[in-house]
Amino acid sequence: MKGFLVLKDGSRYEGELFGALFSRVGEVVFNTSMTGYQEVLTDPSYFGQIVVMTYPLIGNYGVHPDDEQSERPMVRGMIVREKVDDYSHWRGNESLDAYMTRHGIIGISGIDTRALTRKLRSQGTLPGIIVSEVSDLDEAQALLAGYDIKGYVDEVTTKKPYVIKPKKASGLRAAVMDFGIKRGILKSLVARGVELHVFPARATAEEILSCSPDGILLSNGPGDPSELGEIVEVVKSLIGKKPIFGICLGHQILTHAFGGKTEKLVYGHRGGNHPVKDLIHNHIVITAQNHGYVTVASSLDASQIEITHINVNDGSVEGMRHKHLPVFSVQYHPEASPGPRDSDLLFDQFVTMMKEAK
Ligand SMILES: NC(=O)CC[C@H](N)C(=O)O
Repeated sequence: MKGFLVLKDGSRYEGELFGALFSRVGEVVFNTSMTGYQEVLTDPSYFGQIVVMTYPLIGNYGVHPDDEQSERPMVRGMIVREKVDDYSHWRGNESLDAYMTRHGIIGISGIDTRALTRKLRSQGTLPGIIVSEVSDLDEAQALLAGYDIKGYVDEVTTKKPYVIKPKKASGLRAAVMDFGIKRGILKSLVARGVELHVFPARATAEEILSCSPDGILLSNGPGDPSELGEIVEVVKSLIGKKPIFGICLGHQILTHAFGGKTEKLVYGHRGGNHPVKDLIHNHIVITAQNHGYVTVASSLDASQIEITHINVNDGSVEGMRHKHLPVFSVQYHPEASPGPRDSDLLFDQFVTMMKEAK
């Protein structure tokens, strides 16, 4: 069935619809990963966004429940050059199209994703909507004009606290503040024998400390970190009490808790091939990324906070640590899911920090 991607700037792209016919406005962002479309679909940090995959063939290996990063797809739509129905992989048990249909997610194929990505790179990310009828275009434009992104963390965080016990326990326990956590992060810690006590994003410091954690993990998540004032206050009160490791939104919340600022990038970093310089070990790691906001380097108090990682492409902040306390964070995704595992060691670093503090 014919359909259209309509962007807020009035441009439209014609293609073929797939998935479910459920049109919703979202921020159109692009991801440069060659594989991992199912992890991207289900990553809660993409909540409220429509993702363009720049790799031209999507769906080749089908989908599999083990690749999900949360219990359902979180994106509002997917834009591809060529959708593959005839998938082939020993793990694949459903086509991408059937999976998206089952979960109520709209997709559009046959789009010139190179032209679209070049537009987003030069103009910045834009709200967009995928619709089926030409007659819907005026209505689409009205929806796009009124689009606003707010309150996404509350939509994706766990409603109740829960505990994950590892098969081989190391005796360590971490509290996790869930702002929209990816399963890959939970799995990386559980694989190291860490018992996890996962808390809703709005948990109080007392609630978090009541599980007697050896460390606190601040998760990834969707939306603008500067909207999360109350959560920042909770994190501020936890600094110095336990070792803390922040990932992506967790790193941005920590930035605010340190008195720093974040700002929006023009088109963000999303993909599995972003080079980052580790300034402590003086080497480059290839990283998985998914973020639209970034720490403003000059906003950090250099007497307290050290920048540990920078992005090789644009020089932006990719990691930091406290100079005197066991607190560190990265803007990228050490758990990959999808992407390279170069930074897996950061989980070992967190484990060592918790052992030392115990
Ligand atoms: N993956 C994340 O945690 C994303 C953080 C934040 N929502 C951003 O886009 O920058």
